[in-house]
Amino acid sequence: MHQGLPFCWPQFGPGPLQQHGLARYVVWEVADVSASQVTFVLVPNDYTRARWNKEFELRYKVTLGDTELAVELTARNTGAAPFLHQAALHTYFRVSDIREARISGAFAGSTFIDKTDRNARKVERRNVLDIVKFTDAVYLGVHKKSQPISLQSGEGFRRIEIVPETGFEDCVVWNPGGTQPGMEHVENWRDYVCIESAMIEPQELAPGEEWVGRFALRPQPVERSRESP
Ligand SMILES: O=P(O)(O)OC[C@H]1O[C@@H](O)[C@H](O)[C@@H](O)[C@@H]1O
Repeated sequence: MHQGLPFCWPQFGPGPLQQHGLARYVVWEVADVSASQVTFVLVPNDYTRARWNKEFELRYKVTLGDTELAVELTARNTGAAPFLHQAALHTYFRVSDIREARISGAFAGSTFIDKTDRNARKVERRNVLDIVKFTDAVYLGVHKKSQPISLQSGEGFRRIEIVPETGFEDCVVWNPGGTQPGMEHVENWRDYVCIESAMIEPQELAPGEEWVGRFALRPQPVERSRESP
């Protein structure tokens, strides 16, 4: 669960449910498979009902294209009462060394919730973020600007673009930086960064209503600082 794109649903957290909700702790069913696409589905089971007694259907569609991996999460309220939900795909990216990684996007001017500083709301001044310490920042509305976020992670590593499409309006940047309380024992914090496409403001889903979140990951050519001989 600390790799790939784990689900955060119906809660991002912290909150009344466990951190990041329920959907990443249960086994989903495969609903449909083709050569380039797979769809998983999750409906309530004993585990979810014991913790959150709501009726829902989640669908997660992954599409492998020639130049991108596209992911789509759909949440539908199949019950008779409305409920509130949040959603995120807690996407882990491997980097060569977090201290050399650069995250570029339309961050400047965005409000972010600094979870390393008692959830203080701050305004980001930079468009290029570097991670020099424990970072846990929820950038509100950056995906609404429809501009890709780009991760460059050092010599020989591909640059990857996160291309927002719909639903996930916010973006969380997280790395424990070796000093996050409770995570001091995690030694590989230099090897990854999480850039999580998210919908943080709880949204109400009425009976029968659905919410769709979708984005794509596009690897870019390897950028080398020196020409090969
Ligand atoms: O270890 P977990 O539960 O996957 O969470 C890791 C981190 O996930 C991030 O999404 C949160 O913003 C952090 O606060 C949290 O520490």
